[in-house]
Amino acid sequence: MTEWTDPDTFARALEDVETKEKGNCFEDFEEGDLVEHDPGLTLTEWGNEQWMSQTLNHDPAYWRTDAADARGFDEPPIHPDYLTAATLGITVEDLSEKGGYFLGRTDVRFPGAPVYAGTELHVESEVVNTATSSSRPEYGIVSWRTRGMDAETGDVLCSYERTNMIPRREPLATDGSGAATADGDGDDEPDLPEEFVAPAGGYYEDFVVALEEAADRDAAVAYRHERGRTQDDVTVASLPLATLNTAKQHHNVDVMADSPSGNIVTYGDVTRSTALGHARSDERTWREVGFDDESFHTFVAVGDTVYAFTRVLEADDDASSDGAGTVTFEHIAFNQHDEPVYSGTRTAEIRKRSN
Ligand SMILES: CC(C)(COP(=O)(O)OP(=O)(O)OC[C@H]1O[C@@H](n2cnc3c(N)ncnc32)[C@H](O)[C@@H]1OP(=O)(O)O)[C@@H](O)C(=O)NCCC(=O)NCCSC(=O)C[C@H](O)C(=O)O
Repeated sequence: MTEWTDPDTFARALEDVETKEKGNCFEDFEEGDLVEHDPGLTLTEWGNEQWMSQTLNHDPAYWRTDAADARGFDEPPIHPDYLTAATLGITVEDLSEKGGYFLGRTDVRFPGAPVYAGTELHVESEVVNTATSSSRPEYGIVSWRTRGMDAETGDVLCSYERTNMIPRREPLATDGSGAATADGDGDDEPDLPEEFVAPAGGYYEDFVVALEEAADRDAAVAYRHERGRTQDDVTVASLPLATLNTAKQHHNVDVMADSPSGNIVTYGDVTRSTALGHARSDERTWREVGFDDESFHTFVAVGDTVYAFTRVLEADDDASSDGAGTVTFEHIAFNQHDEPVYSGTRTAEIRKRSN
């Protein structure tokens, strides 16, 4: 009789049996394909608070009813970062569970805001682009347009376009000519402005004054935020799983030992939300409007610390409330070695001092 648990027998059995695979490879995606993501998620107060607390997003309007009321919400709403991460998390099983690195995202919008706890999320994605990676023949590059909807009403709550590297079933044959070229040789002097201006406070007017101060000079409105968040089991493994994100990059140390990072890595949405949390702690946010040109530059792993740097790009008096103006920022998340790990632009309505 076969002793299935005899170590040699079992090791041999493991080698010979088929593995029931999860996820899709690059070859499985065709432009125009529409994917309905089966898992749904009820956006709960617990999930929202867990995400916000661990990423240092402590805006009281998302925690307390009096603060929510003062900001024009019926009750503390679901935070846009958690909504974004949950919308993406649900898609991972179909789109990127095979191990694709999250490279970037743009046009993140919240047409149905505000969203409250108890909303059931239904998510669908359309393949908008598939491309060969010239530097990495074992991967292709896929972009999807994703919509997270209220399952009951069909209203779109969050939408964006995301791009991942996705493993190919068969690596592309190359003649080597597509090998990566050297990225910036470090010979050039950094092309930085002569001066940096920091806003005096976090109100809309403070950003306007800082931009005026920097105008017509070789200056930028740019500053760093003091807080850092060292990545641990909660941020790396628990938060993505709480959004049903099944990417092995975040919870399978065994498989990830053989990957370019050599270890499990932080979900891109945790990295960016943490950096945004640091930035928001130095401003008086009214509403989040949207995000564009988001890129993930290198891996973040357990033990790495996520810091944030902000550049103020423009300010506009127009907003959904007379008590706010609109500011566009570039946020850069960086690690303990001062290496950028994420960058993206963010447009947010910021409270005016007078109100
Ligand atoms: C993934 C990397 C290791 C790749 O590094 P490298 O080989 O040095 O290449 P590049 O970074 O220059 O880019 C490779 C190709 O991809 C294209 N690219 C890059 N960014 C974008 C973008 N935003 N949109 C479209 N295309 C993009 C480049 O043009 C290159 O193309 P080609 O020359 O033809 O090959 C490295 O980038 C890296 O480490 N990045 C960080 C990745 C990361 O940590 N992401 C977050 C964690 S993973 C995650 O969250 C997964 C998530 O759960 C999910 O499921 O999505």
